[in-house]
Amino acid sequence: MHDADPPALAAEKAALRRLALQRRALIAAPDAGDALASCLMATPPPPGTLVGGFWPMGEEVDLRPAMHALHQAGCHLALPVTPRRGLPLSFHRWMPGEALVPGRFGTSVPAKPGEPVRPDWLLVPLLAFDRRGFRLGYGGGYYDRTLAAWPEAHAVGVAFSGQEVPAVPVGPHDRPLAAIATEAGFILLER
Ligand SMILES: Nc1nc2c(c(=O)[nH]1)N(C=O)[C@@H](CNc1ccc(C(=O)N[C@@H](CCC(=O)O)C(=O)O)cc1)CN2
Ligand SMILES: Nc1ncnc2c1ncn2[C@@H]1O[C@H](COP(=O)(O)OP(=O)(O)OP(=O)(O)O)[C@@H](O)[C@H]1O
Repeated sequence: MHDADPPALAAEKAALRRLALQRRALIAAPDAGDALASCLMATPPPPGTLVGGFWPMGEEVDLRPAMHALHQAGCHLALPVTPRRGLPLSFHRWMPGEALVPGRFGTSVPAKPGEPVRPDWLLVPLLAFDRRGFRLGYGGGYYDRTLAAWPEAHAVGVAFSGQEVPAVPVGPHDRPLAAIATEAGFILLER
C-alpha cells in the first residue's frame, strides 16, 4: 500500500500497541462504564444528534451505559460495520435492545443493518491517547480512514484515563480527536 506508514513508524506504533494492551489488562475496571456515561452526559450532544458508538470488545471501557443515556436523551445511535482492510468503517442505525450478530475481528454489528448513515458525532475506541488528542487503535487504520472521510464529524475518544501516554507516534494520516472522555472526566487537551 503506497500510503502505508513508513516501517520505523509502523514498528513504533506496534510496540506501543503491545504495551497498551498489557496496560489496559491491568487497569480495566468493569464498572467504569457508568462513570464514562456521566462524563459524556455532562456536556451531551443535542437531542437528534446522530452518534456513532461502538459495541465494546475485550477489555475496552464499556460504552453501553453511555449509549443508553444518549438514547434516553433523544440522540440517535449508529454502530460500525468493519469492511475488509483498507476501507473506512460504515455506520448503521441501531437502538439499545436491537439484535447484534458477530462481525469481523470479534466485533458485534447490527443484525439487520439499514442503509449506511453519516454520524454527526463519533465516539472513538482507542488503545492509547496523548494530551494533543492523538490516538492509537488496533492498527487497522479504520478510524483514521473514517475520520479522514468525515472531517466535520465531532470525534470524541473514549478510554480509561490510565490509557494516557506522553506521546502517541503520529504519521501523516493521524488526525487529533476533538475531545477525550474517560471514567475520570474529560481530558484537558493541550494544543
Ligand atoms: N469495540 C470496538 N469496535 C470496533 C473497533 C474497535 O477498536 N473497538 N474498531 C477499530 O478499528 C473497528 C474494528 N476493527 C478492528 C480491527 C482490528 C482488531 C484486532 O486486531 N483485534 C485483535 C484483538 C484485540 C483484543 O482482543 O482486544 C486481534 O484480532 O488480534 C479489532 C478491531 C470497528 N469496531
Ligand atoms: N486515511 C488513510 N488513507 C490511507 N492509509 C491510511 C489512512 N489512515 C491510516 N492509514 C494507514 O493504515 C495503517 C494503520 O494505521 P494505524 O496504525 O495508525 O491504525 P490505528 O489508528 O491503530 O487503527 P484504527 O484507526 O483502526 O483504530 C497505517 O499504515 C496508516 O498509514
